[in-house]
Amino acid sequence: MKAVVVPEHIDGSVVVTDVPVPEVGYGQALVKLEYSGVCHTDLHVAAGDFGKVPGRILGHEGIGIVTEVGEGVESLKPGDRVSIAWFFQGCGHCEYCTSGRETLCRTVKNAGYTVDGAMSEYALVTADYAVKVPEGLDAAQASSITCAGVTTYKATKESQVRPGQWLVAYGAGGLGNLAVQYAKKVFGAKVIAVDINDDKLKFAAETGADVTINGREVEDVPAKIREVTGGGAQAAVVTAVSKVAFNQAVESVRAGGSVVAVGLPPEKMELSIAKIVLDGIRVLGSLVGTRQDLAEAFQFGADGLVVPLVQLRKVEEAPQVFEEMGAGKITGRMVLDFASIW
Ligand SMILES: NC(=O)c1ccc[n+]([C@@H]2O[C@H](COP(=O)([O-])OP(=O)(O)OC[C@H]3O[C@@H](n4cnc5c(N)ncnc54)[C@H](O)[C@@H]3O)[C@@H](O)[C@H]2O)c1
Ligand SMILES: CCCCCCO
Ligand SMILES: [Zn+2]
Ligand SMILES: [Zn+2]
Repeated sequence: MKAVVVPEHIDGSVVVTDVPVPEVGYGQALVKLEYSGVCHTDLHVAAGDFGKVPGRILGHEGIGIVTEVGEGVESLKPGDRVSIAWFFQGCGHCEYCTSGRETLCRTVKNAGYTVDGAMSEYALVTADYAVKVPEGLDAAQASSITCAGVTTYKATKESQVRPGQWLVAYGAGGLGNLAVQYAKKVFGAKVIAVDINDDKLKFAAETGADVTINGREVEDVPAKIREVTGGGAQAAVVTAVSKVAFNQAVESVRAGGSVVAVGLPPEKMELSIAKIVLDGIRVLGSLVGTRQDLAEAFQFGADGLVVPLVQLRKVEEAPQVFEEMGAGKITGRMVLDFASIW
C-alpha cells in the first residue's frame, strides 16, 4: 500500500513509498483511509524536532472506513467512518486518563509519531479510542477537525473566554483559521487574528475575525491590540510557529487574561514575570483534545457552525505539500486524497 513515510535520513523531507498493509490485532480495527490532513506537527516529526522516527508513517488527521475488526472489538463495525488522531491511545487507568485529561497520559500513543499514522491507504486504530465521524459532516472537513479543529476548540475552551469578550488568535494557519471560527461562532467572542501572511488574514476576516493585524506591518502589535480592545484582550490562543507571537500574546492581554500556548516553535518564551504576577495572567499549554472534545468539535462541524477550508491534494504530492507548508504558503488545510486511489 502507498504511505507517506519519514525517510532514514532525517532532514524534514518525506517520501511516498509502498509498505505492507498492517494486520489487525486484539482490540484493533483496520481503516481504509479516505483523507489525511497535513498538520505542521507532521513537519516537526519529519524534521526530528521531537526525536527521530525514521520509517514512521506520518499523519494524525485521518478519516476512513472500518474494513475489519479484531477480536474483542465491540465499539466499531465494518462500514463505520472513524478518525485517526494524535491522541491514538491512553493507558486508561492513570491520574490523567481517569480525570478527563487523557491526552496527558504518560504512556500515551500518538499516531504519526510513536505509532504509524494515517497517511497511508490502510491504518490501524485502537477501537476504543477511535472517535466516529457524525452523519452530516464532510469527510475531508472532518480530517482537518481531527487535529486542527479539536486542538483549537479545546484551547479556546481552556482560555475561558466568554461571549462578547476579546480573543486574539496569533497565527491564522491550519489551526489558527479554525481558532478564529470556534472563538467567534461557538464561544461568541470578538476575534482579532494576527499573522504575517495577508492571504491567511484575508481568509480569517472572511470566516469571523473582527480585526486582522499583519505582524510584519504593525510595529507594536500588543499596543495595537490594547488600543482596539480598550485595555487588552481577555484571551489569546497562540498557534503561530514563532516565539515572537508568544511574547506578544502575553503583552496583549488585560489583567486577569489568559494566554493558551498551542504552537510549537523550538525556542523558549521570554515572559515578564512582573506582568504575569501583577496582572494575574494565566499562561497555559494545551495539547490536542480528548475523545469527548473531538466528538464535540466534529458536531460543530456537522451543524455547519465551523467550516474548515480544505484543499485536496494527490498522495504523491505529499513532499511538495510539506515544502509549501514549511514555506508558509498554505492557506487553510491541505488534505491528502486517499479516496482517489480506491
Ligand atoms: N498543542 C497542540 O496540541 C498542537 C496541535 C496541532 C498543531 N500544533 C502546532 O501548532 C503549530 C501550528 O500548526 P499549523 O498546522 O497551524 O501550522 P501552519 O504552518 O498552518 O500555521 C502556522 C502559522 O503561523 C504563522 N506565523 C508565523 N510567524 C508568525 C508571527 N510572528 N505572528 C503571527 N503568525 C505567525 C504562519 O504565517 C502560519 O500561518 C505547529 O507548531 C504545530 O506543531 C500543536
Ligand atoms: C508534541 C507535538 C504535539 C502536537 C499535537 C498534534 O499536532
Ligand atoms: Zn496536529
Ligand atoms: Zn493514562
